[in-house]
Amino acid sequence: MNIASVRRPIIPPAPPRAPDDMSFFGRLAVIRRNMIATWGQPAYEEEVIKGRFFLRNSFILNQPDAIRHVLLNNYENYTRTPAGIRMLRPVLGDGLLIAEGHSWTFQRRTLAPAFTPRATANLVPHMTAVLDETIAKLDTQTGAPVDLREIMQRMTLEIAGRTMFSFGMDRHGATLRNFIMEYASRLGRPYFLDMLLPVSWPSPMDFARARFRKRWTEFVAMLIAERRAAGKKDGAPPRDLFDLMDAARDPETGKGFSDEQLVDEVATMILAGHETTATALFWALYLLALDPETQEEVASETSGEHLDSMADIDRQKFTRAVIDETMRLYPPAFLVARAAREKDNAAGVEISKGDIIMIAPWLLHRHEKLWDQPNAFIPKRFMSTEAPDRFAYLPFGAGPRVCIGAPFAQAESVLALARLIGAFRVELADQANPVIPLGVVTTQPDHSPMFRITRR
Ligand code: HEM
Repeated sequence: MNIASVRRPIIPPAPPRAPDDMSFFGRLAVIRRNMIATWGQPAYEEEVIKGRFFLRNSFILNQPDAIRHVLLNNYENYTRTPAGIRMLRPVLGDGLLIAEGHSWTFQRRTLAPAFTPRATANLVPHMTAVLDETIAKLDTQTGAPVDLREIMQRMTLEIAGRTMFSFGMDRHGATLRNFIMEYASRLGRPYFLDMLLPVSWPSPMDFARARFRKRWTEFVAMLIAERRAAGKKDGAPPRDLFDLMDAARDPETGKGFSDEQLVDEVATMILAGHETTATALFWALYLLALDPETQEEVASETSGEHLDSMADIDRQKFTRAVIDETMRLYPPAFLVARAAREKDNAAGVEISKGDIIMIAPWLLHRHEKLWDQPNAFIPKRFMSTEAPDRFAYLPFGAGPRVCIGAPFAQAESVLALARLIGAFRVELADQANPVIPLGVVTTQPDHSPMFRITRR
């Protein structure tokens, strides 16, 4: 794709490429800190990279046809990886993200109506209410250094809480974030035996994960009980995601979710949704602070707009392009991994049973054969009539297991960015210390930089 640009685009920071001679143990040490730093230059140039890791073959696929085969044409042959299941099951249980086979089909078709763009449009008032409050709070912090990453995390959690339960997270938000931090800092990271043992053999860390799971599910069940109680008291509660999920019935069998399943679905939606969206918004604000001209273009697009409905959000074409380009350069889900059930041929790539397939949006989105100026921040590339190949741009995955929350996340992030940049000019308080992305569960910044905001 060729992009005509009048000025030189910025090249935002990225980890250095791994040296060709990185040893097995060197890689193992780096994986826990930053998976992105284990990928060397060939991973940004080659279509397929075959390797061996923990007694299994692994493939990095950068070839859109092969990716289409794995994620779409023969998706049933590919499951979540044993390490992925081990790490996610304690927090997500058997919810939609982890489920496989009939259980997944039942959950996906039962939940689908609650996540359509139309259903999402009904949730926009919850989002705008949280944004009004966030902007009012930020108004008291203009001029002083602010940690916009933390503010984005709190804001997206608040939006997740209100859209899910119609109540604020003022009482439970801190506990919820403590659960997440506790899990992400230790139990959610891969250890040597996690990668080596089959899922049916507990690793030493699995015992601590099981204890965590008990406390976590009790907490989510308590949130659900509070929501049910509030629903009964009010008589007519406002429509929220919980309402939709509780009433959801499988269109084929008429079956709904059991109480235990509902706990897993609620946990999945809150966790899968809020940290990823906060990450996308953080990187968008960081990029706009590095690129004031682009920031002004976002501000001028939003000027005079009310921005409180889906139709208003849909009109923000440039802001949407900034979000799309942010998720190209810093895809919150930097890796989508699968294990092959049976042998297969993916557009010429011979795959054996048990092989690990890595489709890394981080690599794919910066691949030198797929993108013009792959490392530069050029939002307008997403406004060109020449759309990128569907299987070369995968911030939300693709195929039947594509992110169910994508319309929600897109609406929320475009709305939030437009409202925040419409209200404030955003700069970095410390220009000297570049923020380096770390691939650990999501594409996190290595530190939270301080920003300075001024009212427009
Ligand atoms: C910017 C924000 C988001 C990003 C980048 C993102 C990314 C992704 C990706 C890449 C996948 C596919 C994973 C795979 O194929 O292995 C996925 C799946 C999923 N996402 Fe998101 N997501 C975001 C927001 C959300 C939100 C807001 C929700 C819920 C409200 C959500 C819920 C889910 C669920 C339940 C799945 C599993 C779907 C299935 O397996 O059928 N995500 N997401």
